[in-house]
Amino acid sequence: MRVCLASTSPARLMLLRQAGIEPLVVPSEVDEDAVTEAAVAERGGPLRPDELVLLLARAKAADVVGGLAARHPDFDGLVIGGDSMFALDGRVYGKPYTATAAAERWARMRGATGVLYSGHSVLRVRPGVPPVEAHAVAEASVTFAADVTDAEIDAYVATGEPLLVAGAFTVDSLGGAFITRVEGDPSTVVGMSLSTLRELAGRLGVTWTDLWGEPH
Ligand SMILES: Nc1nc2c(ncn2[C@@H]2O[C@H](COP(=O)(O)OP(=O)(O)OP(=O)(O)O)[C@@H](O)[C@H]2O)c(=O)[nH]1
Repeated sequence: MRVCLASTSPARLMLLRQAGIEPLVVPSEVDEDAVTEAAVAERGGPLRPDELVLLLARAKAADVVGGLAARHPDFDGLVIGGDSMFALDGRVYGKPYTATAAAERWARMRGATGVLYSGHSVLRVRPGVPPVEAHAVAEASVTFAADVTDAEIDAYVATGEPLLVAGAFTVDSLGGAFITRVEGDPSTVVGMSLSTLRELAGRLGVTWTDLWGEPH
């Protein structure tokens, strides 16, 4: 059983590889801002973080499935899409992208507890058969070390790591020293909940361990 990862995220790829799966990586071409803006316009107001990550995970996976048959007509397996966002004090955040935004985020996160939401969309794709989807949101509460100093924040931001990750922190790299507690599946924070992916694969009739070691 093959697996296609519809993501450019190095962390999502790392998670699957560490979990015994070597996926075919096919980035989606979804305009996340456009998808989000359309959903907000339709709702007439902001979406919750769990709604947003599911909307975007499903959009990315569907986009890749749409183009897969042309490039991989014999693909028979699972396509996995994901999206992650961070909620703190009622506000929803994605990647900071700038050092200023990352530093401002850390000033708010210091000593606080936020929630990292990851959306998952898994589709069972077979040649000549309409795809079948299973999807879910996982969330993990993350508590930040109370004693992170301004100097540590400046040094961390200067590495560039926090600029391109949903919560402006990682739990599995440089940011890990500043995280004192994670409640929930830790892989949810990294980018995809492996336990959620296993459940979704099961709903599609696929045994997770059958995905181990398959060539992509
Ligand atoms: N290594 C690591 N990456 C994290 C962590 N928290 C969030 N991220 C990454 O932050 C990024 C969140 O942005 P997304 O928009 O969900 O995904 P992306 O990286 O843009 O990739 P696409 O799926 O192609 O959209 C993902 O790559 C996550 O893996 C963490 O604790 N560790």
